[in-house]
Amino acid sequence: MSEFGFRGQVTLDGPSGTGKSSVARAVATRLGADYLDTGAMYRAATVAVLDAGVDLDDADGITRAVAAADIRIGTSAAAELVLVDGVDVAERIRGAEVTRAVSPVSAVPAVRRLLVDRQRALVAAADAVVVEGRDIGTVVLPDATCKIYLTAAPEVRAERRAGQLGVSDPARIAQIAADLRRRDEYDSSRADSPLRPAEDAIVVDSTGLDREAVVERVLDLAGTAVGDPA
Ligand SMILES: Nc1ncnc2c1ncn2[C@@H]1O[C@H](COP(=O)(O)OP(=O)(O)O)[C@@H](O)[C@H]1O
Ligand SMILES: Nc1ccn([C@H]2C[C@H](O)[C@@H](COP(=O)(O)OP(=O)(O)O)O2)c(=O)n1
Repeated sequence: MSEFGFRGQVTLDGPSGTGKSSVARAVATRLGADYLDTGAMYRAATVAVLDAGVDLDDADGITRAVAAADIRIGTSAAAELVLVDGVDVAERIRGAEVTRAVSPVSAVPAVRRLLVDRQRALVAAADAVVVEGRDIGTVVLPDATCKIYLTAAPEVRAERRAGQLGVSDPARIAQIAADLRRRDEYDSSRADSPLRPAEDAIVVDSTGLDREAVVERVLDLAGTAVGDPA
Protein backbone atom coordinates (compact mmCIF):
# COMPACT_ATOMS: atom_id res chain seq x y z
CA MET A 1 0.00 0.00 0.00
CA SER A 2 1.04 3.59 -0.31
CA GLU A 3 2.31 4.54 3.11
CA PHE A 4 0.77 7.96 2.71
CA GLY A 5 -2.65 6.55 1.89
CA PHE A 6 -3.14 5.36 5.45
CA ARG A 7 -6.30 6.52 7.20
CA GLY A 8 -7.12 5.37 10.72
CA GLN A 9 -5.46 4.86 14.06
CA VAL A 10 -2.44 2.78 14.98
CA THR A 11 -2.14 2.18 18.74
CA LEU A 12 1.11 1.21 20.44
CA ASP A 13 0.87 0.13 24.06
CA GLY A 14 3.39 -1.53 26.32
CA PRO A 15 5.74 -1.06 29.24
CA SER A 16 8.62 1.38 29.49
CA GLY A 17 11.67 0.94 27.26
CA THR A 18 10.00 -1.29 24.67
CA GLY A 19 10.47 1.42 22.02
CA LYS A 20 6.95 2.87 21.91
CA SER A 21 7.96 6.53 21.51
CA SER A 22 10.72 6.06 18.99
CA VAL A 23 8.76 3.51 16.93
CA ALA A 24 5.49 5.48 17.08
CA ARG A 25 7.23 8.65 15.95
CA ALA A 26 8.95 6.89 13.02
CA VAL A 27 5.77 5.07 11.97
CA ALA A 28 3.78 8.33 12.09
CA THR A 29 6.40 10.05 9.92
CA ARG A 30 6.37 7.22 7.36
CA LEU A 31 2.55 7.16 7.26
CA GLY A 32 2.28 10.95 7.10
CA ALA A 33 0.14 10.66 10.24
CA ASP A 34 -0.21 12.67 13.44
CA TYR A 35 1.50 11.35 16.56
CA LEU A 36 0.15 11.45 20.10
CA ASP A 37 2.31 10.61 23.12
CA THR A 38 -0.22 10.05 25.92
CA GLY A 39 2.58 9.31 28.40
CA ALA A 40 3.73 12.92 27.86
CA MET A 41 0.23 14.06 28.88
CA TYR A 42 0.39 12.10 32.17
CA ARG A 43 3.91 13.43 32.71
CA ALA A 44 2.74 17.02 32.09
CA ALA A 45 -0.13 16.46 34.55
CA THR A 46 2.49 15.28 37.05
CA VAL A 47 4.39 18.57 36.63
CA ALA A 48 1.19 20.42 37.55
CA VAL A 49 0.75 18.22 40.65
CA LEU A 50 4.37 18.64 41.79
CA ASP A 51 4.22 22.42 41.29
CA ALA A 52 0.98 22.63 43.27
CA GLY A 53 2.77 20.90 46.17
CA VAL A 54 0.06 18.24 46.44
CA ASP A 55 0.74 15.04 48.36
CA LEU A 56 0.84 11.98 46.06
CA ASP A 57 -1.62 10.17 48.35
CA ASP A 58 -4.21 12.95 47.97
CA ALA A 59 -6.34 11.89 44.98
CA ASP A 60 -8.71 14.87 45.27
CA GLY A 61 -5.82 17.34 45.47
CA ILE A 62 -4.16 15.69 42.46
CA THR A 63 -7.40 15.92 40.48
CA ARG A 64 -7.85 19.61 41.36
CA ALA A 65 -4.28 20.43 40.35
CA VAL A 66 -4.60 18.65 37.00
CA ALA A 67 -8.04 20.16 36.26
CA ALA A 68 -6.73 23.66 36.99
CA ALA A 69 -3.65 23.34 34.77
CA ASP A 70 -3.58 24.36 31.12
CA ILE A 71 -1.91 21.30 29.55
CA ARG A 72 -1.12 21.45 25.84
CA ILE A 73 0.42 18.72 23.76
CA GLY A 74 1.44 18.80 20.10
CA THR A 75 0.49 16.06 17.63
CA SER A 76 3.36 16.44 15.16
CA ALA A 77 5.93 13.65 14.89
CA ALA A 78 8.47 16.26 13.79
CA ALA A 79 8.64 18.35 16.96
CA GLU A 80 7.72 17.74 20.57
CA LEU A 81 5.48 20.35 22.15
CA VAL A 82 4.46 20.02 25.80
CA LEU A 83 3.27 23.09 27.70
CA VAL A 84 1.94 23.44 31.23
CA ASP A 85 0.42 26.87 31.91
CA GLY A 86 2.38 28.23 28.95
CA VAL A 87 5.76 26.88 30.14
CA ASP A 88 7.70 24.47 27.90
CA VAL A 89 8.18 21.32 30.03
CA ALA A 90 9.31 18.95 27.23
CA GLU A 91 12.66 18.38 28.93
CA ARG A 92 11.46 18.45 32.53
CA ILE A 93 8.87 15.69 32.00
CA ARG A 94 11.68 13.20 31.24
CA GLY A 95 13.51 13.91 34.52
CA ALA A 96 13.70 11.62 37.55
CA GLU A 97 11.37 13.73 39.73
CA VAL A 98 8.48 13.43 37.25
CA THR A 99 9.25 9.78 36.39
CA ARG A 100 9.02 8.84 40.09
CA ALA A 101 5.67 10.59 40.59
CA VAL A 102 3.89 9.79 37.31
CA SER A 103 2.47 6.36 38.23
CA PRO A 104 0.50 7.51 41.30
CA VAL A 105 -0.80 10.55 39.40
CA SER A 106 -1.88 8.44 36.41
CA ALA A 107 -3.64 5.92 38.69
CA VAL A 108 -6.23 8.52 39.79
CA PRO A 109 -9.47 7.76 37.87
CA ALA A 110 -10.60 11.40 37.62
CA VAL A 111 -7.23 12.36 36.10
CA ARG A 112 -7.59 9.56 33.57
CA ARG A 113 -11.12 10.71 32.63
CA LEU A 114 -9.87 14.26 32.01
CA LEU A 115 -6.93 13.18 29.88
CA VAL A 116 -8.74 10.41 27.99
CA ASP A 117 -11.39 12.95 26.89
CA ARG A 118 -8.61 15.18 25.53
CA GLN A 119 -6.88 12.24 23.85
CA ARG A 120 -10.10 11.24 22.06
CA ALA A 121 -10.68 14.84 20.92
CA LEU A 122 -7.14 15.08 19.51
CA VAL A 123 -7.57 11.74 17.71
CA ALA A 124 -10.97 12.75 16.32
CA ALA A 125 -9.32 15.79 14.71
CA ALA A 126 -6.88 13.61 12.73
CA ASP A 127 -7.47 11.47 9.61
CA ALA A 128 -4.47 9.34 10.44
CA VAL A 129 -2.79 9.08 13.81
CA VAL A 130 -0.34 6.90 15.75
CA VAL A 131 -1.09 6.93 19.48
CA GLU A 132 1.16 5.44 22.15
CA GLY A 133 0.55 4.72 25.81
CA ARG A 134 -0.65 2.03 28.20
CA ASP A 135 -4.42 1.80 27.66
CA ILE A 136 -4.93 3.08 24.12
CA GLY A 137 -6.04 -0.23 22.57
CA THR A 138 -8.02 -1.31 25.65
CA VAL A 139 -9.77 1.91 26.75
CA VAL A 140 -9.05 5.07 24.76
CA LEU A 141 -9.58 3.70 21.23
CA PRO A 142 -11.17 0.24 21.44
CA ASP A 143 -12.12 0.42 17.74
CA ALA A 144 -8.67 1.44 16.46
CA THR A 145 -7.65 0.23 12.99
CA CYS A 146 -4.48 -1.50 14.12
CA LYS A 147 -3.46 -2.34 17.69
CA ILE A 148 0.09 -3.25 18.64
CA TYR A 149 1.36 -4.30 22.07
CA LEU A 150 5.14 -3.91 22.31
CA THR A 151 7.15 -6.05 24.72
CA ALA A 152 10.85 -6.68 25.35
CA ALA A 153 12.88 -8.51 28.00
CA PRO A 154 13.19 -6.39 31.17
CA GLU A 155 17.02 -6.33 31.12
CA VAL A 156 17.01 -5.16 27.49
CA ARG A 157 14.54 -2.42 28.34
CA ALA A 158 16.70 -1.23 31.23
CA GLU A 159 19.79 -1.18 29.00
CA ARG A 160 17.96 0.85 26.37
CA ARG A 161 16.75 3.35 28.95
CA ALA A 162 20.29 3.60 30.40
CA GLY A 163 21.70 4.17 26.90
CA GLN A 164 19.13 6.89 26.29
CA LEU A 165 20.14 8.61 29.55
CA GLY A 166 23.88 8.16 28.84
CA VAL A 167 24.36 5.93 31.90
CA SER A 168 27.03 3.19 31.87
CA ASP A 169 27.73 2.60 35.58
CA PRO A 170 26.39 -0.93 36.42
CA ALA A 171 25.01 0.21 39.79
CA ARG A 172 22.98 2.96 38.13
CA ILE A 173 21.80 0.54 35.41
CA ALA A 174 20.59 -1.79 38.20
CA GLN A 175 18.75 1.19 39.74
CA ILE A 176 17.10 1.99 36.39
CA ALA A 177 16.06 -1.69 36.07
CA ALA A 178 14.54 -1.61 39.58
CA ASP A 179 12.67 1.64 38.79
CA LEU A 180 11.28 0.14 35.56
CA ARG A 181 10.10 -2.97 37.42
CA ARG A 182 8.39 -0.89 40.08
CA ARG A 183 6.60 1.27 37.47
CA ASP A 184 5.57 -1.82 35.42
CA GLU A 185 4.04 -3.37 38.54
CA TYR A 186 2.27 -0.16 39.53
CA ASP A 187 0.91 0.47 36.01
CA SER A 188 -0.17 -3.18 35.53
CA SER A 189 -1.91 -3.59 38.89
CA ARG A 190 -3.83 -0.32 39.22
CA ALA A 191 -7.63 -0.69 39.26
CA ASP A 192 -8.39 1.83 36.47
CA SER A 193 -7.16 0.98 32.95
CA PRO A 194 -4.20 -1.24 33.90
CA LEU A 195 -1.42 -1.90 31.42
CA ARG A 196 -2.33 -5.03 29.45
CA PRO A 197 -2.69 -6.03 25.81
CA ALA A 198 -6.12 -5.59 24.20
CA GLU A 199 -7.65 -8.92 23.17
CA ASP A 200 -7.29 -7.96 19.51
CA ALA A 201 -3.79 -6.47 19.82
CA ILE A 202 -0.86 -8.00 17.98
CA VAL A 203 2.07 -8.56 20.33
CA VAL A 204 5.45 -7.56 18.90
CA ASP A 205 8.49 -8.61 20.96
CA SER A 206 11.29 -6.16 20.18
CA THR A 207 13.96 -7.96 22.28
CA GLY A 208 15.96 -9.22 19.31
CA LEU A 209 14.90 -6.58 16.79
CA ASP A 210 16.51 -3.25 16.06
CA ARG A 211 14.33 -0.17 15.93
CA GLU A 212 14.03 -0.14 12.13
CA ALA A 213 12.89 -3.80 12.08
CA VAL A 214 10.14 -2.97 14.58
CA VAL A 215 9.09 0.06 12.49
CA GLU A 216 8.86 -2.14 9.35
CA ARG A 217 6.82 -4.76 11.23
CA VAL A 218 4.36 -2.14 12.51
CA LEU A 219 4.03 -0.60 9.04
CA ASP A 220 3.29 -4.08 7.60
CA LEU A 221 0.64 -4.68 10.26
CA ALA A 222 -0.92 -1.24 9.66
CA GLY A 223 -1.04 -1.98 5.91
CA THR A 224 -2.66 -5.37 6.52
CA ALA A 225 -5.19 -3.87 8.94
CA VAL A 226 -6.55 -1.46 6.32
CA GLY A 227 -6.85 -4.33 3.86
CA ASP A 228 -4.50 -3.04 1.16
CA PRO A 229 -2.01 -5.43 -0.42
CA ALA A 230 1.43 -4.63 1.01
N1 LIG B 1 14.25 -2.15 18.92
C1 LIG B 1 15.14 -1.37 19.55
N2 LIG B 1 16.40 -1.77 19.73
C2 LIG B 1 17.30 -1.03 20.41
N3 LIG B 1 17.02 0.18 20.96
C3 LIG B 1 15.78 0.64 20.82
C4 LIG B 1 14.76 -0.10 20.12
N4 LIG B 1 13.62 0.61 20.17
C5 LIG B 1 13.89 1.73 20.87
N5 LIG B 1 15.18 1.77 21.25
C6 LIG B 1 15.87 2.80 22.05
O1 LIG B 1 15.51 2.52 23.40
C7 LIG B 1 15.30 3.75 24.13
C8 LIG B 1 13.88 3.75 24.72
O2 LIG B 1 12.96 3.81 23.65
P1 LIG B 1 11.57 4.60 23.77
O3 LIG B 1 11.03 4.70 22.37
O4 LIG B 1 11.73 5.85 24.56
O5 LIG B 1 10.70 3.52 24.61
P2 LIG B 1 9.32 3.70 25.40
O6 LIG B 1 8.59 4.86 24.78
O7 LIG B 1 8.61 2.39 25.22
O8 LIG B 1 9.70 3.93 26.83
C9 LIG B 1 15.56 4.87 23.13
O9 LIG B 1 16.89 5.33 23.29
C10 LIG B 1 15.38 4.20 21.77
O10 LIG B 1 16.13 4.81 20.75
N1 LIG C 1 -1.90 5.90 28.23
C1 LIG C 1 -1.08 6.03 29.28
C2 LIG C 1 0.24 6.52 29.10
C3 LIG C 1 1.05 6.64 30.20
N2 LIG C 1 0.55 6.35 31.43
C4 LIG C 1 1.33 6.55 32.65
C5 LIG C 1 2.02 5.30 33.17
C6 LIG C 1 3.47 5.49 32.80
O1 LIG C 1 4.33 4.91 33.77
C7 LIG C 1 3.62 7.00 32.74
C8 LIG C 1 4.67 7.54 31.77
O2 LIG C 1 4.39 7.03 30.48
P1 LIG C 1 5.51 7.10 29.33
O3 LIG C 1 4.92 6.46 28.12
O4 LIG C 1 6.02 8.49 29.20
O5 LIG C 1 6.64 6.22 29.96
P2 LIG C 1 7.90 5.59 29.28
O6 LIG C 1 8.40 6.53 28.23
O7 LIG C 1 7.43 4.30 28.70
O8 LIG C 1 8.84 5.40 30.41
O9 LIG C 1 2.34 7.51 32.41
C9 LIG C 1 -0.72 5.86 31.58
O10 LIG C 1 -1.15 5.56 32.71
N3 LIG C 1 -1.54 5.73 30.50
